Amino acid sequence: MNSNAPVITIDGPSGSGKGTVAGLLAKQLGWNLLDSGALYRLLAFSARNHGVDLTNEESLKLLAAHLDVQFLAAGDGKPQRIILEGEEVTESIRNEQIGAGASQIAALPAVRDALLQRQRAFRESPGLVADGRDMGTVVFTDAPLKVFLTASAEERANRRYLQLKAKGDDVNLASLIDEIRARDERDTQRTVAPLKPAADAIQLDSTELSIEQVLERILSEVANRDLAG
Ligand SMILES: Nc1ncnc2c1ncn2[C@@H]1O[C@H](COP(=O)(O)OP(=O)(O)OP(=O)(O)O)[C@@H](O)[C@H]1O
Ligand SMILES: Nc1ccn([C@H]2C[C@H](O)[C@@H](COP(=O)(O)O)O2)c(=O)n1
Repeated sequence: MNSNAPVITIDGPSGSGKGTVAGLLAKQLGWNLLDSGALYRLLAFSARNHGVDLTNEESLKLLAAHLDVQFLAAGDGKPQRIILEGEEVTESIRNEQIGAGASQIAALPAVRDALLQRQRAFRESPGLVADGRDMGTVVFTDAPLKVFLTASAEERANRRYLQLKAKGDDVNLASLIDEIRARDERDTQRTVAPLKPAADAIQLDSTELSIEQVLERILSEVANRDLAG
């Protein structure tokens, strides 16, 4: 690990666009990418496969410590590929059920603790773009640029609706709004590492912004701080 490598953190609620923007930013800068939510999703997915109850903190801690996972660099216009125990799970961990399970286990202190070093190990030269809920407040507190990305719950649910519909999933907008609100409530109200902006984060509301506009705003902050070398 290179603990001097610069980090850009992008935290925010589900559907705010963190993952999309983090991927584009990492690509543009030629930096490494950490999708920390994927780690919580992978753990929820693995727990389900191994018959581990999502309230069993001790077993989840063990499972987290031994997660056999590989993140493979993104191809042209494609997200990075995720391999769990030798099987590609890139798509299988992206549904609301696994997201809700991830949010549930993410409230357990032993789980967060078990995943902490694994996340910090992504900090390698020339730099890291990390997205999640506590990247700026807990995992990379010394990051030179922290972004807190939000959007209204209705807009976020609508984005998710369009995303799932494009995949051919049978979705209902009203249920998605309820699910997004329930996840916001769990992620912001938990005792450990709740979702909140770091004191030194820039706050960006993307409700009325396109992905390109969000990216442009962040890149101008990167330039202001002279982070891209
Ligand atoms: N500014 C934007 N305008 C319109 N659509 C957007 C915008 N940002 C992201 N999207 C779309 O919204 C959907 C959700 O985005 P994304 O997965 O990046 O959100 P997220 O914050 O990473 O969510 P999660 O935390 O649940 O993984 C995607 O289909 C993405 O293309
Ligand atoms: N740094 C993080 C990242 C994710 N989580 C939890 C909370 C989320 O609801 C869930 C899934 O994340 P997503 O893939 O939707 O970004 O994982 C967290 O607590 N801390």
